[in-house]
Amino acid sequence: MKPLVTKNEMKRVDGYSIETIGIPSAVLMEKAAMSVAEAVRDYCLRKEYSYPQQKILVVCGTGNNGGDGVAVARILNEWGFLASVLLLGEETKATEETKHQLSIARRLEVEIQHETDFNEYTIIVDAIFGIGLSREITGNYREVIEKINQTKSWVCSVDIPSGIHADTGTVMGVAVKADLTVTFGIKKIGMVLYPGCDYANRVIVADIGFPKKAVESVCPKVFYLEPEDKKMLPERKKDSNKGMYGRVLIIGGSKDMSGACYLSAKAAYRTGAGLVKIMTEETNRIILQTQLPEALLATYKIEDGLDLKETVLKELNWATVIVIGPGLGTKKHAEELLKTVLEYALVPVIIDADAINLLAQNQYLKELFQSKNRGEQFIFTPHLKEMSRLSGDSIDKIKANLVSYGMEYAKKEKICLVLKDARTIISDGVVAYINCSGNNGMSTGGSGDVLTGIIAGLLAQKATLLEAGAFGVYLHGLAADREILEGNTYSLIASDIIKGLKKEITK
Ligand SMILES: NC(=O)C1=CN([C@@H]2O[C@H](COP(=O)(O)OP(=O)(O)OC[C@H]3O[C@@H](n4cnc5c(N)ncnc54)[C@H](OP(=O)(O)O)[C@@H]3O)[C@@H](O)[C@H]2O)[C@@H](O)CC1
Ligand SMILES: [K+]
Repeated sequence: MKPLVTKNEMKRVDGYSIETIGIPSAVLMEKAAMSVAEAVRDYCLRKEYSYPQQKILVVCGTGNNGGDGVAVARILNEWGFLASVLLLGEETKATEETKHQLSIARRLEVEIQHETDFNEYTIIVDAIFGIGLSREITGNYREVIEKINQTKSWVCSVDIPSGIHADTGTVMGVAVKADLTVTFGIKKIGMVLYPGCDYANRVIVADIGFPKKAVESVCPKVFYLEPEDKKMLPERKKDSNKGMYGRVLIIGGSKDMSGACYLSAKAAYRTGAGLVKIMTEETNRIILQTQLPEALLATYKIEDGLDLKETVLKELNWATVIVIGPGLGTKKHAEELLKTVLEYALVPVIIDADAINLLAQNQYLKELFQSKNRGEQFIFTPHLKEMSRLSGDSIDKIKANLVSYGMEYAKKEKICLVLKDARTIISDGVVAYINCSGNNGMSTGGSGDVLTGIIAGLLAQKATLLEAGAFGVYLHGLAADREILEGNTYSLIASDIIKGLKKEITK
């Protein structure tokens, strides 16, 4: 698990390292520049370029990002490359560190230009703006970034692609499209969210010597998971029985909609749940028994009227985890089922799909939920449209600041929120995870039902709500990545993701 920071948090890490610990700013800058120069050299070595023939342009602003860039040009020259600086903005307004770098570079006769023909360079290093970007980019800066993007050069961004908002990943008017981004110390939130992560492309996190204490001093609240976090998988004892791995009840599936609860149930089993029972309409019995004989069934007939309460209560008492929503529909009986769950469930509950829509539509269900929820019991799994229905906010507003929106909503409603998007946000209102696994093949029917089943399977094995949400989403993405053949994301279907689980669930 690794932290992600906002630009203010990163500035505080910088400040703490320099002022409290006493590491000179110039030392950090030198190490930062060295890590970028090494990345450029590695690229040249991979391409088998001979040094003097390659012209490298380092485009620098007047902030410290530009200072890093000037040092990169100087180091590359020392290594035998032909690297020159294109300096943008007024030198008199440059930071002290950048002025210092410019004077060193001049003494070593590094070429410093104020305009150039961008097509002359095989490699461009982008050191225009880093975390100090504070507004939309206009004028000459904008023209230069557009020209960089029009070249065929290989582009390496210093710290973050110039123009990407470090907190939200949005493009501030225009942004550099990098082939590689070398970022310092910690990834910034904006470079893992879309569109920022597309602009950053491949990312190297360079250790430039920020002490652990400096990072801890800002108490990061946003994280991402990595393959080593597979250790979050719940323990499975050698001496075990199915009773130890929980009982998942999935309430879902209406007439002609048995697929959703089938996928959830199968995914819960494949994640390790002990027993899975599907509560659904009688018309789904044959198909579910044929497709997934491992699942237990509790069926009802709609014509039984709305008097399902006793049946539901019996099943609620049996379950250690409840899922409500996959393929449920939003008819009157579905409303009754959700009402009973909200009123009587005492174990973790995942509110998914149509159950979210029902909550969004019915003020009395919302109020019932709020009156019953004491925290630590509910996971909501909306995609952006469902989130918008639920909260009444526009998708644009939600997307504008996905992480803080998700955190605030989770905090306000005292839930664990799994806000599904290309970068899913998982939050309990205190911390948030941004999921970085998965691929665009997952935008396919049933993918969300599989995720719900995985999260339920983890809850059944006693993961906390936040662990089940964050790790479940991560595992879901890894499983989907496993099933992509030679980059073909078109053909991925939801049941492939379940297949991928079998391969990814390894310690
Ligand atoms: N010692 C350290 O701290 C270390 C820092 N490091 C490096 O420093 C970077 C942060 O440096 P930074 O804080 O100086 O900000 P930076 O990103 O260079 O830009 C600020 C300049 O841009 C300007 N500006 C902003 N927006 C603009 C716009 N839209 N259009 C036009 N101008 C705009 C802004 O002008 P102003 O807003 O003041 O008018 C100001 O002049 C960080 O990313 C890392 O690379 C590393 O070396 C490690 C050690
Ligand atoms: K940059």
